[in-house]
Amino acid sequence: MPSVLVLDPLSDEGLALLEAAEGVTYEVRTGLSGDALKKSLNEFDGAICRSGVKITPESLEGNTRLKAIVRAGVGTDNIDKKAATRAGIVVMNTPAGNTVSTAEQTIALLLAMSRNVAPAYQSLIEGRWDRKKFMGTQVSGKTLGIVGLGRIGMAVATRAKALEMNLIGYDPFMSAEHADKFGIELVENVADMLPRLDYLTVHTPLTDETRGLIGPEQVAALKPGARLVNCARGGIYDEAALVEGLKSGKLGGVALDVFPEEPCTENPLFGMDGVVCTPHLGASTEEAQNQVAVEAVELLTAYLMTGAIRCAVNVAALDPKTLAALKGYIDVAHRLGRLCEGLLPSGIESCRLTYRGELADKETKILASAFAAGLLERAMGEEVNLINAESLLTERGIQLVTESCSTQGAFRASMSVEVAGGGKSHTLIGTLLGQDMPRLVSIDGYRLEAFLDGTMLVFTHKDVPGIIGAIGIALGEGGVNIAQMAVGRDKPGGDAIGVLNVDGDISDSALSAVRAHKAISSATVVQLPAAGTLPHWLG
Ligand SMILES: NC(=O)C1=CN([C@@H]2O[C@H](COP(=O)(O)OP(=O)(O)OC[C@H]3O[C@@H](n4cnc5c(N)ncnc54)[C@H](O)[C@@H]3O)[C@@H](O)[C@H]2O)C=CC1
Ligand SMILES: O=C(O)C(=O)COP(=O)(O)O
Repeated sequence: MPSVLVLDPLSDEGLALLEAAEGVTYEVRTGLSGDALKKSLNEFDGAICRSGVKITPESLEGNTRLKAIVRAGVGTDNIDKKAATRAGIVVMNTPAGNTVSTAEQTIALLLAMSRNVAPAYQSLIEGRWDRKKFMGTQVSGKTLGIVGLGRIGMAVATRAKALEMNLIGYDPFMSAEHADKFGIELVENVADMLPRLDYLTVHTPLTDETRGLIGPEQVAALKPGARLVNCARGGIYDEAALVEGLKSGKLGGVALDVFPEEPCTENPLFGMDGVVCTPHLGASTEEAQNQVAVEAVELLTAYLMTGAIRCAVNVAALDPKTLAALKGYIDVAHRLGRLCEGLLPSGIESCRLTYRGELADKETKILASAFAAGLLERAMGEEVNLINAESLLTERGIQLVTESCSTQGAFRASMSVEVAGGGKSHTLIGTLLGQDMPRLVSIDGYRLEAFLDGTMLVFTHKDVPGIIGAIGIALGEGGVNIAQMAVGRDKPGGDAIGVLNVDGDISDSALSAVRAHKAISSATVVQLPAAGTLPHWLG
């Protein structure tokens, strides 16, 4: 039964859904770090988190159990996605559940900063009725610059429009026409908007590009008295530049919900005039928390129970329908990968996959991943699955190219693989009979029909009388029973290839006896999963 670890506080509705989920158990362990986190992550199949826990490469080191991490929220910068992918762990988020709440928090901070709400209340608490000191600024008619016009940026734009603000936006993935429909003037870069703004708000993820997006140079380029809001991620504004900007009077105010290091209770900005801060409360509403928690539980349980991937940030999406439709071919691809590795044990440098017939127009990325998993799994002392197989292949410098060809060939659907390495190469074609019978239908240009399962003996030979009998005797003397045999040849008496499926293992001495036959030029034993056995990640 899959088990789920809840790493950060999750709403009661989310926990109730986990409680009610059939076939899933869960445990809440919050506040984990270091070894305790590492140990816990290896005790569960799935994990749900918010921004609190930091899932570092060290915390995933040697993990053999965890299959998925779901972020109940948007930003996944607290999860090392590279390390997760490498460990075969899918990372998903719940992108839309907290959009409105975060946009509302942005507007709340923008207004609170403009009307000195926090310091005015503080002065009341301290016994002063000071109406002069807290003269504010009206936002209506002012210009707001928005960097990042995604879900939250656009939700802020519609709210700011209702406050009668003028909007300028920057987002490299937004067209001017689309922005215009929302009353946003799109500019080509951040620098262009700075001298025109009364307010600036950022709604991008924290990336190498957005880290320090607003530093001393950008503060200098702002209109005097400009006010800045950050409800995205700490580090997008350079805090030292904000401190200097406030001290010099260049900045009229700063409102922050997020900080480079969190929790953050000491900061030079805290207590400065014109500053209002909240402890990462953007998504902290009942509505947002219920929505993201429920969504996170749904995403995680669906993945653990059916393999469906939605809202993944480190791999392509995979819906249950596609998965069901391709399951048999995923199995074929995985078995072909295993066979290729067995036929070229000294190493593979490049692979080309060609999907034919009905496979040509399918979502075939998963087949490439399954093939890569088959190719690598025996050689790797670690988990290889659909999530990490291709990146492990790339890490090893193995090239993988894919192509589709809609012409059908001899089969309704088939997949051919060409692999090369160490000066040798092989070309195999696999197909599926019925729903669940993987078959090898061509090897190095020879047509045949062999089972793609169990212990296989692949041998090349001259098409001369007595070969089959000789092999039967060699294996029989070694106590090996032949279950199935297929032979392909170029012409009678020419070169030929044979594939045997046998029960049990083939001993070294039996294999040597086969190889000793003068008409047999090569014989290789390859171990594939038994018939009907799916890889555990496809189960
Ligand atoms: N304070 C809080 O509690 C919360 C904070 N967040 C933060 O807000 C961010 C935005 O969230 P969403 O709007 O849902 O994400 P989103 O993915 O819908 O939007 C992000 C936008 O940023 C744009 N972008 C990326 N790099 C850019 C760059 N260099 N310059 C300009 N634009 C760039 C993208 O094109 C995209 O349109 C999240 O990444 C997260 O860090 C999200 C939810 C709650
Ligand atoms: O969704 C996000 O990106 C957020 O920043 C919200 O963070 P939280 O879930 O409140 O810790």
